[in-house]
Amino acid sequence: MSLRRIPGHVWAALRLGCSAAPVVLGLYAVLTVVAGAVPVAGAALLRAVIDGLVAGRGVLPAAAGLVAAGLGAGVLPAIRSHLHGRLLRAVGVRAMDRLYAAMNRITGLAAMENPAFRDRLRMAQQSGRAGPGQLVDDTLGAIESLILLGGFLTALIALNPLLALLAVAAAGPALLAQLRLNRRRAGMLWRVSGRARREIHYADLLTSLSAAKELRMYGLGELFRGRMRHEMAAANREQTRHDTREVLVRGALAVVTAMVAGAGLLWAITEATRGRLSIGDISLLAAALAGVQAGLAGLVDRFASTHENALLFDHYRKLVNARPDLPLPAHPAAVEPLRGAIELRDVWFRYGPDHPWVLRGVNLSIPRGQTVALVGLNGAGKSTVVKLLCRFYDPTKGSITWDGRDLRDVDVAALRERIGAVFQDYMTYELSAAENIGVGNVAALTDRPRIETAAARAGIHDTLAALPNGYDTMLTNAYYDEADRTDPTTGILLSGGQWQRLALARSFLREDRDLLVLDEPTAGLDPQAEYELHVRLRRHRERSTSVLISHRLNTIRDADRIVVLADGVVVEEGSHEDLLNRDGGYARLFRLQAGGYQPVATG
Ligand SMILES: Nc1ncnc2c1ncn2[C@@H]1O[C@H](COP(=O)(O)OP(=O)(O)OP(=O)(O)O)[C@@H](O)[C@H]1O
Repeated sequence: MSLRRIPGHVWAALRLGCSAAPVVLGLYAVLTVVAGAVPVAGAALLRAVIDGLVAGRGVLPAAAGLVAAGLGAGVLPAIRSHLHGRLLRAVGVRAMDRLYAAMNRITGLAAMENPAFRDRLRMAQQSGRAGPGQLVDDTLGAIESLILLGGFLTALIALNPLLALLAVAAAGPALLAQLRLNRRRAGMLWRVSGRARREIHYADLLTSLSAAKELRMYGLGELFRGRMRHEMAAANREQTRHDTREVLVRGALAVVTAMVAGAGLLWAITEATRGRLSIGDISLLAAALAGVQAGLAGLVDRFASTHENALLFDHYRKLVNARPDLPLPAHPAAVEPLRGAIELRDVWFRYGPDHPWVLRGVNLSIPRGQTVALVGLNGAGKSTVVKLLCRFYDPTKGSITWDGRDLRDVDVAALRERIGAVFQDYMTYELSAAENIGVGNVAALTDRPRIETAAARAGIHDTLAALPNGYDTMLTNAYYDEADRTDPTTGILLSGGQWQRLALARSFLREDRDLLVLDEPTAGLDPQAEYELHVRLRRHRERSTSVLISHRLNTIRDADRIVVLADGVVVEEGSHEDLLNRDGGYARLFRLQAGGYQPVATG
């Protein structure tokens, strides 16, 4: 990031501070200015008191001022620290809210799957919480240092201009060195971000409930612990290298500063012995020298901190200001209820320029009111077709249309409003049973009768009603209120099949939608439940348009059209009977599966 971007970042952080906590920011700014002026006033008053005492003049007003300055110096830090905390927290909340609002604008999946994006996101999460508040603090801190510096520099110039010049000149190399260190530090943080991501992944695996079974079964704990340690150690080595360089540079700079201060003091003592400086002057000179150096060091530190925070804030702002990942039409068309068909025309797709083609010219029509079943071996691209239908990605070539309108031209949220879906990797939310179903249609989140009807249709109502708190039971054992800590009924885990029924119930809240997508909706169910559910789904499908994916071919045999995908193209298409008569790949797969249910021949 170039230095020229820093003012923009600082300005953005200040605007964030103004919108998050204007009063606190205002108070903090005023106290910061006062805090910069107090030491200067204190030093000037001290000289007045000392010189007044030596000359036998009255020193009461100056002494009273000195006491007031001391009081200010004592009380101000505590008040400022309180305001600082409040500012940081308020800005953090606002900044994170904006970050997640920006995440919600990312409507596709490609960005989320991109490791560089995920690294940036993690750094934005880290820097977004405290970074903007820190930038505001740095800016105000720099103003404080400027006031301090301005006051003491004026005094120092009056006493010894050469010394003032020397003190200021010594700050130049410090600033340059600090800038270099910051750049290196930001580079180092970016370099280790991949390691940090992997470390967190291994740490998650070692502690997550979902991974616990396999980890124990396959004895993977030590393997992942070793890998986590390796990533941490490698990141630490980078960090230590950087810290060592920082210590050396800062040490060298401290020596230069001390030499300037020593020279100043020597000069002052010499001048005093010759009677050319008063005792008050010496006290002011010592304070001014220390003040100028502290002011300059403060400025360098604040600038360094601003630079560092701006470098991290850069990730945050890039994400917050990122354009939506899926191109948005200037005037998105409304998505009308489906009247004709959804069509895939010569759709080519790959997950990235370096990835192999998954679809290589797929042509497919999904007419209104029909059920189209997608069949194919693992990796044939069935789920990919479904993801394209929901516009999680755009086709690399070709088009998908909804009643003739390209999906790229419609409002993506409106499109998804018209689709109900159960995905292969459905979610298990750490929410109550009712909410786990209700999230299928946010408008029905609190509509208990609808939720219970959907649950009954998915065959899970009795199970949920019998839970300790019925539909209000939390479906996790890791999520509880402090008050529930001792309540053994808090948090329940469901079985895999029960979760799948819940996911189905979730989709049933969207039954009125135009397109129902079911990607392996019954893979985890027992045979009886699977049979019952398919009968229900069949009844439902008679009224709607559906795309169904299932490896259990008996569950899709009554689909209006079965489409077989292989090598990224449609290789067979027709009704179950058509395809059996054709005696191709589908017929072979079907017979293979059906054979598994035949009695084994004996003798
Ligand atoms: N997010 C992704 N990024 C990169 N490649 C992917 C991604 N998702 C799927 N693929 C690849 O695309 C190909 C098709 O995957 P897809 O999930 O569509 O297959 P499928 O037919 O649904 O398989 P299955 O029957 O195993 O569910 C696979 O080779 C897979 O590796």
